[in-house]
Amino acid sequence: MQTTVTAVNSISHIAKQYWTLTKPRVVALIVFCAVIGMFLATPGLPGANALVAGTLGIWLVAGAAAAFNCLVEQQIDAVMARTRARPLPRGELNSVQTLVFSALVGGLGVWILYTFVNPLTMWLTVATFIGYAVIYTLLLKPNTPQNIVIGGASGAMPPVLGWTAVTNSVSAEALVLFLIIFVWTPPHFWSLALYRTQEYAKAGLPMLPVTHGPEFTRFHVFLYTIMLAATTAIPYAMKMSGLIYLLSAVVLNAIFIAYGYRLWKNYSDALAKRAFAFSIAYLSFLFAALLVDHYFYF
Ligand code: HEM
Ligand SMILES: CC(C)=CCC/C(C)=C/CC/C(C)=C/COP(=O)(O)OP(=O)(O)O
Repeated sequence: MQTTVTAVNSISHIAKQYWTLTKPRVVALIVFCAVIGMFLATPGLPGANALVAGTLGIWLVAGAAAAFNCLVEQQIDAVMARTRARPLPRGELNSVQTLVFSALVGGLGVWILYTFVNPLTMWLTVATFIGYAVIYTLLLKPNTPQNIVIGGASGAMPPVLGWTAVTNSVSAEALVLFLIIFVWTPPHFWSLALYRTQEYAKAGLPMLPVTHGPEFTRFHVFLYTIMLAATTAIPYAMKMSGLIYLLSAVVLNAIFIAYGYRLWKNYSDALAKRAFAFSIAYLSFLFAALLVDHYFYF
């Protein structure tokens, strides 16, 4: 009896380590944006194949990309307080286990997308994996403060992947959704980087506040919140979305710009933490508003 309990505990402990590797909370929002892309791609409801297999495939490949990032960055993660408790720096999992896990999970996701969705979605998802796991993590992140701006392109892909899962094509509307997440990424990340600057400096990563200082970064967070407001007007301007979306976007943008302005003029770490938390709420509500508006268009 005792041995059974111990075995169950240790299996659930190991499963939790693998689950942590996939950065579940970030990936949850990524998958949410992909699913909204699926619904927006059609006037009715997306087909069951696209919805179920598409969601599962994108989720698995995104989780594999996150695990691969944990593998590559284990030394960096060991230095920063925020990431030091991850399974690799803690020695709970080793590099081989992580690599095999990432390959299996990613491979399964790619197979599901190819077999049950369509090859276009599979190839775009593979390109997104490479964009985040290789181009961002290995090439951009250690070398340029524009790392998250350029690397943001892979984080912005999920709604496009959702869209192609349903329509097997990329349209202007899908690219607008891409653009919104692309412009949202810098104020999302730099808000966090502002109150974690010392850690990034210690880890030797050239994030914007490390290379160009906090004031420059704060001003750029503000500028990006304004560019984001302009970008989020496009769905209404092109009649892709109606008044429910517009009103939601105006409120969310007013709050985000106010955060950006206060960060610029009256900085505190506590404010930056709230701005970072709000950035996540912002994207979640904006995409939820796109969805509601899609079915109640005025
Ligand atoms: C290059 C692009 C991105 C960078 C550099 C970035 C950076 C980060 C970092 C460093 C954190 C960790 C915060 C912490 O540990 O407290 C984080 C959290 C988060 N990010 Fe991003 N992010 C990016 C793109 C995205 C995208 C595209 C999404 C979703 C669509 C997203 C959603 C989230 C969420 C939901 C969290 C909170 C996770 C939690 O509470 O544990 N991020 N991001
Ligand atoms: C296939 C597909 C849809 C892939 C999506 C790509 C993906 C997982 C993007 C997430 C972005 C992310 C976790 C950024 C964290 O930055 P970081 O890695 O610099 O953060 P860290 O310091 O917490 O490791």
